[in-house]
Amino acid sequence: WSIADFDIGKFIGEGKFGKVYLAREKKSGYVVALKVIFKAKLDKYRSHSHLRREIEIQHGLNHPNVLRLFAWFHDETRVFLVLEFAARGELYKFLKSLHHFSEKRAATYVASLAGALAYCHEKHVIHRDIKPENLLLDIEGRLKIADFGWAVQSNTKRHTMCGTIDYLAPEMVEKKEHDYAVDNWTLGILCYEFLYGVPPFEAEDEYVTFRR
Ligand SMILES: CC(C)CCNC(=O)Cn1cc(-c2ccc3c(-c4nc5ccccc5[nH]4)n[nH]c3c2)cn1
Repeated sequence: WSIADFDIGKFIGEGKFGKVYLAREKKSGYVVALKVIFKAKLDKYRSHSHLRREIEIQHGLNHPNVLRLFAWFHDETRVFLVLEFAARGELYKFLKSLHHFSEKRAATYVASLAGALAYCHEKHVIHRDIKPENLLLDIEGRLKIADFGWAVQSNTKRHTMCGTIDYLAPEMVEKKEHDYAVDNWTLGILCYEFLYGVPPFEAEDEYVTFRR
C-alpha cells in the first residue's frame, strides 16, 4: 500500500504520536481511519520498537470488539496505520451526553468488553490502558477497544507503571507485580462509571484517588 491508494478526508482525532484522518481506499471505496505518525517523532521519543510491538500486537488481534488494524506502510518521513473506522466515535462523548447509561446499555458494553479482554488475555495481551477515551462505537453502536498504546505481549508479571490514575489497579498503584487481572479491575471501574457517569475513586487530588 501507499498513500496514493487513499483519498484523505477530514481530521478525526489526535494521539501522542500522530493524527488520525478519515480516508477512503480508492479502488474499493472502503472507508478507514488513517493514522499518520511522523518518524521524526518516533526518533524523538525513541519509540520505534514500541510502535513495532503495538503493530505486532494489534495486527494479531481479530475480535468484533477490538478495533482492527488492517494494514500499515511507510514513506521517507511517515508511518501510516490503516485502522478500522468507528463511525459513532468515542464512547466517552456518548456517556457524557447521557450523563450515565441505563443498566441494559451498561451491561451490553461490559459484556462486549469482557469478551474482548478474555480474547486478548487468551493471546497473552494485557491492554493496561482501558479508559472511556479508548473505547469507540461503530455504525451499529458496537463497542470497539481502540488504543493499544500500552499493551504488552506478556504471560509473565509486568512492572511498568502506566495507565490513567482513575482506572489503575491497586497492584499497579503500588508498583507491584501485575498481570492480566489489571484489565479486569478496570472493567469494574468502567461498569461503575457507565452506571454513575464518573469513576468510583475520582477526586480533586490525585493523592486522594490513590488513598481511596
Ligand atoms: C501502532 C498501532 C498498532 C496502534 C493501533 N492503535 C492505534 O493507533 C490507536 N488509535 C486508534 C485511533 C483511532 C481514533 C479515532 C478513530 C475513529 C473515529 N471515528 C469517529 C467518528 C466521529 C468522531 C470521531 C471518530 N473517530 N475510528 N477509528 C479510529 C481510530 C487512534 N489511535
